[in-house]
Amino acid sequence: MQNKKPMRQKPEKQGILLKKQFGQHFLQDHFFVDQVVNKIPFVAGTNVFEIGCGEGVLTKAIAQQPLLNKLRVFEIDPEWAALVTNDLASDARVQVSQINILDVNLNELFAGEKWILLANLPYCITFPILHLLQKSSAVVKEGVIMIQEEVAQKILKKSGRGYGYPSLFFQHYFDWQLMDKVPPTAFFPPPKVDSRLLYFKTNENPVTIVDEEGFWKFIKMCFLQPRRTLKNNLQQSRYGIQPFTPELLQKRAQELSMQDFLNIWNVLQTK
Ligand SMILES: C[S@@+](CC[C@H](N)C(=O)[O-])C[C@H]1O[C@@H](n2cnc3c(N)ncnc32)[C@H](O)[C@@H]1O
Repeated sequence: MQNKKPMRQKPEKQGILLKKQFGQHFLQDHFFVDQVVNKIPFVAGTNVFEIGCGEGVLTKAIAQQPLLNKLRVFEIDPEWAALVTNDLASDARVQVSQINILDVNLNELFAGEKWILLANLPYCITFPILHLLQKSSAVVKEGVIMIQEEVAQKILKKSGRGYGYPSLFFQHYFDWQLMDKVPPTAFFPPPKVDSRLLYFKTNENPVTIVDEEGFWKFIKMCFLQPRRTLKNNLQQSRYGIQPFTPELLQKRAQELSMQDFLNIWNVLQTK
């Protein structure tokens, strides 16, 4: 008779199965919950939104803040959205919506107000969420997020391995501050990776870039194969290599700063 492998039990909490596709690793360690909630001092009228409440550990800690004005929660999973709605039903300041955050127009929803984001993000959509925040800078001013350690390091890199389009883009539009590194044991179920808390503040006056969209496409092209030279990455592109000096073409994008790229971009505009 064949030896049957024992069936691995699917993780669940409060009778609800945890869904891997939604990055459901719930924060258990209250030390880190406090780090998130206490980083930005609440003042009278503070509005907070959370992306993904899960079972509501962070949500409840935020709702305990006496100076909280409003708390908006966006949770894609109907089971957790219903549970937290029910748990916090008596608190009129809290509103939980069952929705995909990527379908929310924060500028419209929060128009005329200032909001803070406090969230343990679903790691699989970290970059789409950061792009959404960048587009929502009129209403989202600062926040604390939990993301994957490797991604946090990528965002903060100034050169070398790991430095690339996300580093340049997200450093241009936000100021970042590293907070605690968080081990897998702080979550249930534990993720396979380390995590990191990051504080961000929207950069109110980023340097103006001519044809911003074109510039970021150009940056992506420069980093197409990050280990190769600019010459290799650009010669087949629509930019070509004509306008650049041989010294510059021998460099890798990972050796260039934001200012270097802006200088190159300005030269390209005059061609
Ligand atoms: C890492 S868990 C954090 C849960 C809880 N805040 C905590 O700290 O324990 C991420 C949460 O985001 C939710 N989520 C995943 N994708 C989402 C999306 N596109 N829009 C809204 N919520 C999402 C998941 O269902 C999950 O509850």
